[in-house]
Amino acid sequence: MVKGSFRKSFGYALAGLAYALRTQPNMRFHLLAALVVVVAALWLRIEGRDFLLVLLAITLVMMAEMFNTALERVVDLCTGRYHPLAKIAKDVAAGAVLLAALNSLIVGLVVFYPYLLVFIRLLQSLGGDD
Ligand SMILES: Nc1ncnc2c1ncn2[C@@H]1O[C@H](COP(=O)(O)OP(=O)(O)OP(=O)(O)O)[C@@H](O)[C@H]1O
Repeated sequence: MVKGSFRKSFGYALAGLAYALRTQPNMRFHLLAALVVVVAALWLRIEGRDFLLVLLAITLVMMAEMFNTALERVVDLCTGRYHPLAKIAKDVAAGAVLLAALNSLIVGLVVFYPYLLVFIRLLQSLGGDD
């Protein structure tokens, strides 16, 4: 009984994730970017704590995007018309996504900065060989 309801809840959660990925281009972009970053992090063998920070930043962005989508749907359910409160609710939710995205950008720059520096120096040394 408990097992069955857990399975159902898990199914609903997966359906929500699938809906967000199917209908939100931003969510697909976040997923693609996350895959690229995780592969780069594994390839560069970044430190465990840095890897956790990267995973946390990715999760925050995706969660914010999903809450934003959920809120948009609820607002649309409540009012099909223009309403200043609907605008505030949607704009605030969009602002949360922006904050999470900025955080992930900062985390990415801090964690990958040493590798970016090596890469830039490598490009410079290749460019200066003429
Ligand atoms: N009912 C409404 N009343 C007032 N302003 C709204 C309303 N619906 C949307 N807006 C304004 O339009 C912006 C975009 O809303 P919209 O729901 O189209 O979001 P979206 O990011 O394009 O999402 P999606 O494409 O997933 O529906 C909101 O941030 C808000 O400023």
